[in-house]
Amino acid sequence: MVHQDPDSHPLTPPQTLHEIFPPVQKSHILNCAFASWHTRYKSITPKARTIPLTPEFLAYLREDGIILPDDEGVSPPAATTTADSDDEEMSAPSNFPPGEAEDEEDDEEDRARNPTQRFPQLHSQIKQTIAALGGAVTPKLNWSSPKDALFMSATHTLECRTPGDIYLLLKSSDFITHDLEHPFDDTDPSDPTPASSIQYHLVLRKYFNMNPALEFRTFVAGRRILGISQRDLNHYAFLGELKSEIRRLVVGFFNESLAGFPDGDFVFDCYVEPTAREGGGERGRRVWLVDINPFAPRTDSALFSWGEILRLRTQEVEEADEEVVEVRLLESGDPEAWGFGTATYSASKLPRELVEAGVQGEEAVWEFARRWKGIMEEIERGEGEGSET
Ligand SMILES: Nc1ncnc2c1ncn2[C@@H]1O[C@H](COP(=O)(O)OP(=O)(O)OP(=O)(O)O)[C@@H](O)[C@H]1O
Repeated sequence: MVHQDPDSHPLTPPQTLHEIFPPVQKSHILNCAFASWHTRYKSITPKARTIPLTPEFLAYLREDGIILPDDEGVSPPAATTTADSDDEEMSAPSNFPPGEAEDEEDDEEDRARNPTQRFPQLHSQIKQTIAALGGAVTPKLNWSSPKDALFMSATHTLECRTPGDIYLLLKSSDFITHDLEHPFDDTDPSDPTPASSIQYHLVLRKYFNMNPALEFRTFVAGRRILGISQRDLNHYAFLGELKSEIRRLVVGFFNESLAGFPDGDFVFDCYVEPTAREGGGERGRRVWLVDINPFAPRTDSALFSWGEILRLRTQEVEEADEEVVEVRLLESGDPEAWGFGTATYSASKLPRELVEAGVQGEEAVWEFARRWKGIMEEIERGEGEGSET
């Protein structure tokens, strides 16, 4: 390393991830909203419905406090859509049925007691959609699921069986608040698209037991896969043997189904079925699209760091060669001993380096987390790895 005289060569200030990231266009954020891509990729996505949200429901989500529906007190109006229109986006319900209450004071009280008085048709539509999807769903808004609110759920999962289950999770989640209040954070400021132009949807996905070991996050840039990462932060011994099969399946899935996504750079999550079955095609095991995320700093970089991904992005490759695509797995360790990896709340996971360093205990984890930002910045500047001896 060449040491410069600080007087004659002022030090370059450390660059943050946001400074080294290519500008994110608002159109990219919009393309990654579930309802934007779901129409195109319905056949490769587990069964889901998107319900356009009304201003009244969005106001309810934004309000402080959690008042849940008293279903006994709600008489849902007749359905406005066919509940089994599997692939159809549902039409937005109107705010109130004709003949709404005349006494404004009573009305106010009713609304305070039972928020669904403000969106009875939407409430009813949500109920019907849960039933149409088999009685158990997992919710999300345009980009995020309320994974940070699992502590509010009786089952500690994202499984919801009633509209009240859904409202409780959505209203308790900072990730949902982020979708509502900061959708265009870190995007190109010169792009004038206003956040107010966003149509919000409630996404209800038919709930099924996913094996978290088989969820993978894939980073794509310039329509080329840069890397594939295990998404859940637990060590699964059996994955090691499956590494090349995972690579083959995910690369094949991308080439066949996703290479035409409107943006060249994006991040997708997929689920590899545990066993081969009929309908899995030539590849045997079926691969499902779970989510498409922005190629942006706020997207979790899983077992990679964004610094690494950005470096891979600029590397020249002769031609797309699936053998060079790294599948990164958590190779060692005992999840029981770490005590923080969970199957359904991957946002609670910590950097791979921390896991491999065996940091345990809440205080030690937080201490490490406080120092993590600095470590990341070093790695991104290329100093962290280079300084290792
Ligand atoms: N249909 C489903 N049934 C059961 N669980 C599901 C289903 N779809 C997704 N999940 C679980 O919910 C998790 C979160 O889903 P999703 O990736 O859509 O949320 P997200 O908030 O966008 O996550 P991230 O912020 O990490 O991108 C998935 O990792 C998966 O474990």
